[in-house]
Amino acid sequence: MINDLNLSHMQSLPNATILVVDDQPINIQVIYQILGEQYQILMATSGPEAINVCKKSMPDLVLMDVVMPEQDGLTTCKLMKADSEIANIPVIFVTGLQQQSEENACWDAGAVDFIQKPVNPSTLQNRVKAHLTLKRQADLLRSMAYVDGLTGVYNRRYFEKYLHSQVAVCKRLQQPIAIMIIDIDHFKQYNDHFGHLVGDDALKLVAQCLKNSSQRPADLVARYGGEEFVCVLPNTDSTGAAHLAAQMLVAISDLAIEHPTSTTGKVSISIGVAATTNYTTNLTQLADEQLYLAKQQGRNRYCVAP
Ligand SMILES: Nc1nc2c(ncn2[C@@H]2O[C@H](COP(=O)(O)OP(=O)(O)OP(=O)(O)O)[C@@H](O)[C@H]2O)c(=O)[nH]1
Repeated sequence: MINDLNLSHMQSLPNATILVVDDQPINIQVIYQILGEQYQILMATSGPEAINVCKKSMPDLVLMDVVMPEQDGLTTCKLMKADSEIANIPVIFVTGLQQQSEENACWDAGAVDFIQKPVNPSTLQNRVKAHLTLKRQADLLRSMAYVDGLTGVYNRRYFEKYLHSQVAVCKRLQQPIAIMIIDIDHFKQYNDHFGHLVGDDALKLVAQCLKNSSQRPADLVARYGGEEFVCVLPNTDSTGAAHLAAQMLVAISDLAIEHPTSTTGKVSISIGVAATTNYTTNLTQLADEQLYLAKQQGRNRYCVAP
């Protein structure tokens, strides 16, 4: 089930990506020579650049120099830890500083470890491996807390978190973002007719079908609650979202799940769609209003917010 989620941050160790931050390219080169064969290495020569690379590439681990002009490693680490989008990326400081107080400052900034320069290759390799393993386990636990137990898609808690982070990404890139709220039609009657266990099976089929219909890596399907699902579509305008909604209606119809008391004789869905480039808009509320309209207009259809 976890594999099914295709979480970008749950890469296996050999595929792990490490960001090396140092204002001296020669120091980056040294680390590259030690780790470059096992891991994908990204580089940044300043704190602000490191934060940009983190947001763009979400490395699994950061190896950070402490003393850098303009913005030092401690400040950069603190900024990372204060930013929910990248706070979970562990930071190991690599530094020539010797004083206990300087080491304490690294822990206080939120580092998970501390490696002395000049770097001992074996120490670096083993510490990196240990922290990547811990990171992978933490990611796994986090993802389990975000999975809906019945359907295997994300749960509402993850949807809220993901929407929040993707609104920030789309705002930064000046791209539209859309969401859909999807509700199974006459599901109470379905449960009443077939029983709750068969109802559960139908929910699982619908969830999987919706997930298969959304094809871009950044698209996300989650169970919003009961027989309601939600889909987040970054970099998608209302035309694109409407196109996907139409495809979902067809895909659910093609499942041909018998529903004798519905007008079509099959399980169908209604969808409310909303997209925006105004990043303070309450998209969920807008999509919910459109879902209400779709239900009112006869179900088995989608409505798009103007
Ligand atoms: N089997 C099953 N049923 C669920 C689950 N969660 C919610 N439901 C049922 O989903 C039904 C939702 O009913 P309503 O909110 O009245 O909506 P509806 O019957 O689909 O009608 P419309 O949405 O207006 O088309 C209720 O009967 C809930 O018990 C679940 O986890 N499993």
